[in-house]
Amino acid sequence: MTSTAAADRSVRVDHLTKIFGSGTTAVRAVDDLSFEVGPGRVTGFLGPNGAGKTTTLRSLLGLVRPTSGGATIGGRRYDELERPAAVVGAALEAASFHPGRSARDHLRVYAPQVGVPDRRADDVLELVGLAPAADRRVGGFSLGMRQRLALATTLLADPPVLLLDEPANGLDPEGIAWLRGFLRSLAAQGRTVLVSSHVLPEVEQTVDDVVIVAHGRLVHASPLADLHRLARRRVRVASPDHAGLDALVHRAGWATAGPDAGAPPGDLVVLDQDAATVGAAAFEAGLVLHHLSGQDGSLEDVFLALTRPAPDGTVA
Ligand SMILES: Nc1ncnc2c1ncn2[C@@H]1O[C@H](COP(=O)(O)OP(=O)(O)OP(=O)(O)O)[C@@H](O)[C@H]1O
Repeated sequence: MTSTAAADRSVRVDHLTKIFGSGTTAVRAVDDLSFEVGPGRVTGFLGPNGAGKTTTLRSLLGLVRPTSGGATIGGRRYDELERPAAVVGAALEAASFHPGRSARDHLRVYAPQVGVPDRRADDVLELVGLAPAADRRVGGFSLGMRQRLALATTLLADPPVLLLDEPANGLDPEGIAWLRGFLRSLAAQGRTVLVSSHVLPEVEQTVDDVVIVAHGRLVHASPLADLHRLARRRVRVASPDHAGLDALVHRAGWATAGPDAGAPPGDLVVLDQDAATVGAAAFEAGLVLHHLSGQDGSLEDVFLALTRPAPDGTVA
């Protein structure tokens, strides 16, 4: 990567709002969204389906015109970039390749468009581990190979910023492991890597930071480590004496979550306590328990809690 100042590698979304359509059919895809992503890190851009991730990425790439607010790369709007491909590489959707063309020829078609010599095709094929398949027709490529070729295409002009929409989609565990290492190495070179996903576990071991959106709004932005701190301990407890268990929980002032899906009546999930505390309190109260088990809260639970709509339709 040619050296660029850290400020030229920043990705900034600033009070971005995008409303598609108008009147009763209007969809507020992105709603006053602001966040900033810095270089040298992999950032997960997370949210459930329809949360506004693709619309935000498309706004960064000048493919969607914001209703208000804006999105910049290195402090500039996409349409202000002199050589956009040398600033930002983007893979937005499952790329379509000419099936009869070889991987090398595919890249050689793009090379002049982004102002790089043909030989750069072989460099990027090497980078993504596709050099041995350079002369094979893309039509016979597996999904994982196509994803690698899409990544190779984004890297042709050696951009310091990468925007990748669901790059792990459809990859097998081996492909995901490869992608993880590859994205980490791109960040280690000082690039800014923003990767969207609608499932946190898919990127949990890849990202340094998370930006979480739901219904077009920001619900959380922090280093991944801080998200771990929001994970709440849980104790599943069951008693044949439903009223007695309810009374105990009430007296102790414990927070509870709804029972796990499929749990029998009388099952409760107590939050922020450990099993020993709940068991001791039940013993003192003379309450018979049929089940008692503690679990550390998972990041997936935190993600679901952050993005789940509240009963009034708002998001946590
Ligand atoms: N061109 C469009 N016209 C109308 N509505 C749109 C358009 N593009 C997106 N939307 C709507 O905007 C909302 C956000 O969509 P978007 O694709 O940005 O979400 P997403 O987080 O990327 O979802 P996914 O994970 O499913 O890709 C959705 O309700 C979607 O239907």
